Amino acid sequence: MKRLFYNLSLRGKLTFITTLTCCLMLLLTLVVVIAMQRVSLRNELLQDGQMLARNISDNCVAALSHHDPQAAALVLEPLTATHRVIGARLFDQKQTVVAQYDRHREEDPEIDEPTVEPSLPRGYDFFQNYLDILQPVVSDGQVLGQLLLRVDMAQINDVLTRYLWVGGIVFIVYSCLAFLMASGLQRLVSNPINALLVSMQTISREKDYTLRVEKNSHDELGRLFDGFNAMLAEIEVRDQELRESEANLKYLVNHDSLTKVANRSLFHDRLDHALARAKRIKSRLAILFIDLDRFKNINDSLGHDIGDLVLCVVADRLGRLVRDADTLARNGGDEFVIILDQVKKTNDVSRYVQKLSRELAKTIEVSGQNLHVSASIGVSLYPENGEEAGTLMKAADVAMYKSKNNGGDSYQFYSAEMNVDSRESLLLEHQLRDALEQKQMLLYYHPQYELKSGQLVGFEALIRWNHPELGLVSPLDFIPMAEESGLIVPIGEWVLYTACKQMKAIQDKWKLPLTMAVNLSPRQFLHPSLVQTVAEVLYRTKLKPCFLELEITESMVMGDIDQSISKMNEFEKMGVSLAIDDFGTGYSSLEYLKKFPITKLKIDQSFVRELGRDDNDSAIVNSVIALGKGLNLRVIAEGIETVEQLDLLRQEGCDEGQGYLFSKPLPVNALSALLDSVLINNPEGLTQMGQKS
Ligand SMILES: Nc1nc2c(ncn2[C@@H]2O[C@H](COP(=O)(O)O[C@H]3[C@@H](O)[C@H](n4cnc5c(=O)[nH]c(N)nc54)O[C@@H]3COP(=O)(O)O)[C@@H](O)[C@H]2O)c(=O)[nH]1
Repeated sequence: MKRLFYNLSLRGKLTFITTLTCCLMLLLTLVVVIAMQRVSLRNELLQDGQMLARNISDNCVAALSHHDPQAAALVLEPLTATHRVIGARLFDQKQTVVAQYDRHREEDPEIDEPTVEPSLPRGYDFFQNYLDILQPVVSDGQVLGQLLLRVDMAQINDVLTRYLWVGGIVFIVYSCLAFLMASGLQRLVSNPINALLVSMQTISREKDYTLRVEKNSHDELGRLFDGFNAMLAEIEVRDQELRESEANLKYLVNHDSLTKVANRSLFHDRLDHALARAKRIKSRLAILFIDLDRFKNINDSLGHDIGDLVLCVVADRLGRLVRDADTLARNGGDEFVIILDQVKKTNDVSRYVQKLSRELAKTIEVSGQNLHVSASIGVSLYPENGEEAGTLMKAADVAMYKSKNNGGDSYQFYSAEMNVDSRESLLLEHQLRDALEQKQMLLYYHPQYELKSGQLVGFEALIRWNHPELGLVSPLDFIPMAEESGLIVPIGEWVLYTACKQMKAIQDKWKLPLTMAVNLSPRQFLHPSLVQTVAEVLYRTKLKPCFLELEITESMVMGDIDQSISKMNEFEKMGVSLAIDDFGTGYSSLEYLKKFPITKLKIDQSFVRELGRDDNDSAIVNSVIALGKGLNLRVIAEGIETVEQLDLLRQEGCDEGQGYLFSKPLPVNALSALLDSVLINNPEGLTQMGQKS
């Protein structure tokens, strides 16, 4: 029952409680009214009965005084006409019945004579169907006997029964009315609540917080609606803010923050979709890989802010030429990529790329300067150049690099002739651009020894490229590339800075007068700001110039001899020493060698390798050593791998040497062990260092 009640709707509960309350109230009223009516009817009956009993008892005085039963019977006889009185009995003083009247016995003589004692404490008593009244028969103050009058209550009972029936009918009718009214009344409350509920469900289902519930009253429910609407308004605002920040976040995740075009992640997503669609509808698509030419120069010379502005202008120009169905994205740095959907003819792509180039070639005016930008563009086509996104991207990248290698400001369609090897090397070259930024470059240090004493005198810094897929890449594989692309300038600067910093750290810790030799490439040497760069590096690392040695090759300086000599003089003034690397392999002129302010000759390892085995090589080595002595230059031999080579070099008076016989080039973390052992064998290192500086 309890559970049934709790399972009822709110409206059901309210209707039930209201109806029940009304019915109980009515029932109570009916009970009280009927009970009062009963009391009143009984009192009336009692009064009438007592009056009748008094009259009759007065008439019985004579009969009892004379003990005359017949007279007594005559007195009682009129009662037979009174339909209310169903019995009467006259007792004398000895409680003996003198006369009696019993309607029921008269009607049915078989009925047993009732045994009635003339004793009623109150003088009367109500029974279920009758009322007994005991009236003393008194004469001159003397009780002669008693009269018992039995009054029928059937009439009263009938009246009460009628009352009960009427009450019952009233109760039923009233209950129905109460139910109808209560349920109608509850509708006033529950309908708005239901409306609220329906609105809430709709809002929560459709997540549409702009909806509002309609208010129909100004009572508490009205206020509830107001409150609900206010809450919705608040949620709407928050929802809006949330949507905005979600959209913002989505935008940020998918767009390049500088140029506002799609970023790499969105691009790859779009490319996957475009490829899936192209496969489905058997159409073609093109990927354009766009790389700005010499953008680094803009950054380096005009600063990154200008560089950023240029990128924004380029993105804007490209964006204006990209159809809605196509995608333009920034691939990072100065690279942009475009997906051309549903390509019909290759010629269309060519025309489109030419249009892009023309648009990019327009002068860019930034901060009062007119800049000219061009791009190298590589194009790959689906399905001709591949079916997967990765393959097509690589193909477009390779083609772009091909066009860059052709001098830039051009475009190139990918073709199978750009074979795997050149593709790999083109890609490698491409990746080299990011290697510094990605901190993939590191230095190894090759120890250099004084051959006579066997003492460590310095290191040669040798670069390595820790490629994420290829592992350690030899400088032989990327220095030429870096040289060709001009990347050697920033790479060389990094080598210079890292090596000097490392040497300063070594000196600070081990207090040894060691020298750091750093290789310079031709392009690096020719760079106009080289001297300034070296000066800045020394200033920043606090390494004294006398501990830096720059290795240059003969061929480097032979181009513009005067300029080279003037540059070398500047280094000499600065206190930085110069060594001629790979000596003997290039075009050497004694005349010029004399003019060069160099301090050391480095015998190329190709001669050292054959020392003792090839007479020519041995002769060259001996000559170089002799030449060095003649010019008052120190001579160092590289590539010493055997004791025999070492002995021969010592015999000839070669000053220094390096090679696998002593040690392979060491990563920075292996230097400590070597330097610790040097310090143990050479405790005067500190003093020597003081002397050198
Ligand atoms: N411009 C720059 N050029 C650099 C830089 N770092 C290196 N290089 C040049 O790359 C070439 C290859 O260098 P690497 O592979 O590091 O080889 C060096 C030594 O490991 C190797 N070597 C030294 N001793 C031995 C030996 O006993 N056996 C043997 N097989 N190889 C040995 O010789 C290379 C050192 O050459 P060099 O510079 O002529 O002293 C090389 O031409 C480097 O110059 C850089 O930062 N910038």
